[in-house]
Amino acid sequence: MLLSVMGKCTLKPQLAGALVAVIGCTSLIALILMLVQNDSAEMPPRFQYGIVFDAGSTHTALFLYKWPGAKENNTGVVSQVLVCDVEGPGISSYANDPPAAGQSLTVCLDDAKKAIPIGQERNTPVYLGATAGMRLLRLQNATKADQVMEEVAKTIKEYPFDFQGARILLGTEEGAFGWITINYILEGFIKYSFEGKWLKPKEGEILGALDMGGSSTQITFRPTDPIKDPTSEVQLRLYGLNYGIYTHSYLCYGKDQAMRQLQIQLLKMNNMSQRVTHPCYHQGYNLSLALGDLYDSPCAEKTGAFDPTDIVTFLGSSDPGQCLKLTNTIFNFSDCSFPPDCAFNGVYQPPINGNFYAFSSYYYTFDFLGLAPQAPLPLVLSTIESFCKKNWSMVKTEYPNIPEKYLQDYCASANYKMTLLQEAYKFNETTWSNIYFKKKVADTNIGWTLGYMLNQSSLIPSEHPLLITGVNHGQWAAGIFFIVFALFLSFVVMIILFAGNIN
Ligand SMILES: Nc1ncnc2c1ncn2[C@@H]1O[C@H](COP(=O)(O)OP(=O)(O)O)[C@@H](O)[C@H]1O
Ligand SMILES: [Ca+2]
Repeated sequence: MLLSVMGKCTLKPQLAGALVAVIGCTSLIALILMLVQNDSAEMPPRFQYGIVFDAGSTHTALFLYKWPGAKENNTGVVSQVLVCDVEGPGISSYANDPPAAGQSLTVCLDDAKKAIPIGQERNTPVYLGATAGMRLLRLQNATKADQVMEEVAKTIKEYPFDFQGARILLGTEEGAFGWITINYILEGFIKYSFEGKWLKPKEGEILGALDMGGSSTQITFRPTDPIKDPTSEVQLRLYGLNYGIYTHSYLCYGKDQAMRQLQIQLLKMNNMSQRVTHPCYHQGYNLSLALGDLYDSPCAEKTGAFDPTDIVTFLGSSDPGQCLKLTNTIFNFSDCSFPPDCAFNGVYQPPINGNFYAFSSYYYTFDFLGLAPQAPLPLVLSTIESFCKKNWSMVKTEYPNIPEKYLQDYCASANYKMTLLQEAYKFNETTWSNIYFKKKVADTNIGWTLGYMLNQSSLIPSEHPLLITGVNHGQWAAGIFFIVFALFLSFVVMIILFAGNIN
């Protein structure tokens, strides 16, 4: 059919030849241009990388993330490549030797460098965020805090990365970025369906975040009621939707500072006696501390003069009932400017709403107790009680591989967390099952770092991604088909003309 049409063609051979040559050349140029353009849109770089240092109060960790280098910077595509735990304590512990804080980061920086393809280092942003340990140091000695931050920045700048700054995060940022991390990983904001459509997840799929470090603890969630205290509200616009979230960070209510508050409370209740019974410590476990160390924190309420070299010894009594009562004493449940919506210490909190992920210290404690992620409240309480009743030698025999520095505190910290969750945040027997104790999701650690990087690198668009920009595969295939067909046609016409000339 095609040949017969061509056979009736009345064009002069020279004109037809020129036309064929033009079509052929244009198609060839178009094909080359398409290949070149497609290459530049999808090939270099295949992945982009980003680094975030979490400079916590007890330790620092480096997180390396990667995502497709093209424009597909939408949900679910940033993944964790590497976690490197920095040797030694948190950077705030280097207040008297700031250069050592910087030095401590080099092993992890070297590891990250090895994990990033050669040539892409300069295109890799690095952020360092310090949290409550540095907030406390800044309260104690702002000059020393500045020196530590300068030294860590200096060390990172010695590497060929794109250093974007080292700073102390606000408590509200720490809470909000943890919340973004969880909901980003779990596709709470937006889902990309198999049919290639962007879907808005159902209302209830947004999770709250409960984070507890060594020095502060954060609660972040989307309340049903309007937020009455603007200081605890964070407004976010993600993928075309607005989110008003409630967040609060309690300084001095991280696990280690809470443990210190319990000790100070006991000492005060015992008139600064040198030997004090500690109901949360196991019988047979004794802990001696110099008063200078015990009170060396802005979280330590000093009630009178003391000799910093004096020693106090806490004697464990394995008494869970008294321990739970003691944990209550470090909270003030009476002051409230927004009655009845307060957690503790006069801090506003709307009623909790939805499911929560509880991570860091929450996870360590509940995982240690061997509780299933959704163990019912009565079982949790009885498990804590029976663990706290054990004496120290039983505990040590039962858990020979757990470092003593953690083992000594599980009873105290479990009771402290129960008081915080039930009395302060108001989780009850029904809502208890809405808490999921987690460390990782989809091979990504839960914490504020991913949310921080997504925000700093503008990886979450504020508007809905209606169109996928660039040439998609369907269009690309159609283009190639058309060009190949045009070339084939030119070739056939040429053969016909050539054959005609011979005849
Ligand atoms: N494996 C573990 N078991 C029990 N406690 C732990 C473990 N690892 C860390 N911790 C403690 O849990 C608390 C929270 O840890 P983390 O979230 O790393 O704190 P931060 O961010 O303040 O450095 C700290 O008191 C830390 O010492
Ligand atoms: Ca932390």
